[in-house]
Amino acid sequence: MTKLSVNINKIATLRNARGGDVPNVVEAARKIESFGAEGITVHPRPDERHIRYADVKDLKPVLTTEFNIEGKPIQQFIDLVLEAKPAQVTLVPDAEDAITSNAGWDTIKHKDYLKDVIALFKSHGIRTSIFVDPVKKFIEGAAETGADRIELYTEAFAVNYAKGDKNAAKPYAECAELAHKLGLGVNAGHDLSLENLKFFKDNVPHLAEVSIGHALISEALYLGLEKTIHEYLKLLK
Ligand SMILES: CC(=O)[C@@H](O)[C@H](O)COP(=O)(O)O
Ligand SMILES: NCC(=O)COP(=O)(O)O
Repeated sequence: MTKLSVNINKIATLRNARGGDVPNVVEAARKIESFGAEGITVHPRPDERHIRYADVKDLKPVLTTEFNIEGKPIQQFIDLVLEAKPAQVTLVPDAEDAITSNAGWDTIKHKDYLKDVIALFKSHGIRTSIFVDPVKKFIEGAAETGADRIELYTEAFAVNYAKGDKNAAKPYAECAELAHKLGLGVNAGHDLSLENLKFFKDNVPHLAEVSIGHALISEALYLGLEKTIHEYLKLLK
């Protein structure tokens, strides 16, 4: 069984567009949980362009499923995670000015840094995961940091699968096998969708969790528009 953790960054993006509190991210997270999702993921960025640090603090006491906080371990992020004490922290090497995550860690170059941060989070009972590209030496490097899990960065898979590449999941399958052998749990995320998820799941072993946001929230609009429009039309009769 692979767990679904829903990334609610995009709900905050919509909320922020009007400066008010609609949609309310806490209410949305509660509904997502009540519909069966097994986790809530947030990825606060220093500019707080979507989910804000304050949202993370509001979410923590009300969530009943696994809370996963993703981000670059700058001091402000470390303090937030230690205060919120989520089930899992996923370390992502966010580049400055990037629209979204665009690479995994070089776990060899940053091994000592990652080791220290991971030891700190683990000493507070927080499960740790490292965002990595499907490259074997980076999986081996991740194991040496003491991390509990890796999160495979799936953008390349999504792009190649959309082009019809039947081998799009192959490097992921090999890295998942290696991670499992090295005692690491395997998560995955980025640009997974209703279109590509089944193929990924069927071809990549040991998949403990996927975190999905952008496509899932977009698909929820398509799937929910009909009912919503009917509700409005009823009011206008
Ligand atoms: C690590 C990862 O792939 C996701 O957390 C993704 O980066 C979401 O972040 P944005 O919502 O800022 O695109
Ligand atoms: N860790 C990946 C994530 O949380 C969601 O990424 P995306 O589905 O918004 O691309």
